[in-house]
Amino acid sequence: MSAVDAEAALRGHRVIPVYTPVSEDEAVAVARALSRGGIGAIEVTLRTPKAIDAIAAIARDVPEMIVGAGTVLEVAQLHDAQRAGAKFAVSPGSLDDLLAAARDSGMPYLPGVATGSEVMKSLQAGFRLLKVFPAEAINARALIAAWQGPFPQVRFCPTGGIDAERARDYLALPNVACLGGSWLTPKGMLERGDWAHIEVLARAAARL
Ligand SMILES: O=C[C@H](O)COP(=O)(O)O
Ligand SMILES: CC(=O)C(=O)O
Repeated sequence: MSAVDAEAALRGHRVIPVYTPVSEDEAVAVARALSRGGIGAIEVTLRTPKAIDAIAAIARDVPEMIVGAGTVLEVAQLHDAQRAGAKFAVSPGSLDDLLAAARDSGMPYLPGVATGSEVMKSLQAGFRLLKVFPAEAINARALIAAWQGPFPQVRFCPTGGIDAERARDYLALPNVACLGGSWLTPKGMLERGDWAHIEVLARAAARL
């Protein structure tokens, strides 16, 4: 079985907010605010006990939002996220068993890469859209530009340390399909329930 084309699943969604949820209610409010601002896909990281419930709540209550699971470290998490309604999944690295499970699950999946060997491994497993993490820490703009030579068939989705300003430079690279970042869901705004401001950030990001 070949891997599902994650680029097709996320086509048109150039900026994907990376969000770590504390509750289902917050997750739904965030997804609605982002959607009002013109953002159509969100990565919910599996870093809190509420994350799977938050994915299910967004899938149920904000059906216009393509919800995905991030920080998928184990096969069981991939399956839990899929059962909860996640439409794509993302990992910060590449593991053989996750590559195989993602292929078998039929879920669009972005393995994480930071080296040429990881790109080769993911490519060999059938994956063409790859997360590059942690982008700013590894000078990913230069790395992704250089990877165009040996890996012209691969598209990248950098994440890690990217803000609105840096996003422009990444999106200008022809082999960057999308990018991720938490700058659209700042902690202070989440704590204050400042959905209006999150909508403003989303509107600016949707224009990038
Ligand atoms: O761990 C990183 C998050 O996935 C997103 O990165 P960021 O907070 O640097 O945008
Ligand atoms: C870095 C990222 O996107 C993840 O935790 O999956």
